[in-house]
Amino acid sequence: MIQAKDLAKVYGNKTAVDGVTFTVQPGRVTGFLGPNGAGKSTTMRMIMGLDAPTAGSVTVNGEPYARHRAPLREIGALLEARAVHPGRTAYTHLRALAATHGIRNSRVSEVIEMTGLGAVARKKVRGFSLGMGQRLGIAAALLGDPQVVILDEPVNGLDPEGVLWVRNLVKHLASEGRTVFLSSHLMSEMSQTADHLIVIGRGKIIADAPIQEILAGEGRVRTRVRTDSPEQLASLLAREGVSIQTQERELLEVSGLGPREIAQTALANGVLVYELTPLTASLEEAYLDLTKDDVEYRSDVGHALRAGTPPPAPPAPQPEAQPAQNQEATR
Ligand SMILES: Nc1ncnc2c1ncn2[C@@H]1O[C@H](COP(=O)(O)OP(=O)(O)OP(=O)(O)O)[C@@H](O)[C@H]1O
Repeated sequence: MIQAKDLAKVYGNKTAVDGVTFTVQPGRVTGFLGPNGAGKSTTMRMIMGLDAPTAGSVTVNGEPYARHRAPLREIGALLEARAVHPGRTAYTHLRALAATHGIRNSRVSEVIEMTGLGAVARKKVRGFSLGMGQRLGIAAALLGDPQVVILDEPVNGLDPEGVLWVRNLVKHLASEGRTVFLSSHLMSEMSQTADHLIVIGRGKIIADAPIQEILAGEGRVRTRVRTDSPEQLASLLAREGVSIQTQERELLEVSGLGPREIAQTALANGVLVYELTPLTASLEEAYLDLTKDDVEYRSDVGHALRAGTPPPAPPAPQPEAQPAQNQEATR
């Protein structure tokens, strides 16, 4: 378990983490989301004792990282995949790490096999692709068979097979009762992997809830309605917090009201309704909505996507390049 209490980090006049309190529970995958510069890496570094908090505290299994006598056995982390001596092989790197904790050689071979590095284990790390470096970082994180695993952007640079492997691996680790805390900017991936989400923006916690609760959050409830009296029903439903779009003749999309409330209004006013379908927001939609006021580095395209208008040409690079697919997949 990871417990942060009023945890803060200030660099000069920049507050990177602004007094956050949260618990990462064992037995589930907890996703850590937030815009660029929100404070995710700083929080993870403080968990790992790599940065000292300016205020507050954070513990791993009840103790600050530095107090653990064999920290690799308590918590394994992938923070900066490239933090490996380039002249070492994957095997010698893992061997050296293992030696610091008296971890047996056979465990090194085990994690090499688990992470699919068998064919390149004796090659120098300087020749590794980004994906191979990620796999080596994950192997190092698992070396001590720790109860707590932290992975910062673990699927970065991995091919689809690697992404699937990470997804299955972290779910498996959680199913064994371990605490799994991972960050990613890939919403579609996070929505398939995490059970619980902690969302941070400008150093503060914006949301800390099960993923289903975040998807169904207030104002994100949407319902598709088919009726032979769309104008009449739209005017009956109109109120603050409700927005109604006419998609085609006799078809409305209502945001802010669920099927039951719409059915009650229709029934009370004798309006015929012949379809009521709850629509689930994609994690990307929910995330953009949650963080809309907390994006530090905003591009015009991101703003346009949030506003529901087409992006201007030429488009700037986006961290997540598949919004249309995500929406398809979750409706
Ligand atoms: N060593 C440092 N010195 C000064 N400022 C820092 C330092 N490390 C981080 N920051 C600042 O603190 C804020 C939080 O950074 P952090 O890297 O934790 O964000 P992040 O959520 O991990 O972002 P990203 O998604 O881009 O990786 C940023 O504004 C960053 O510029």
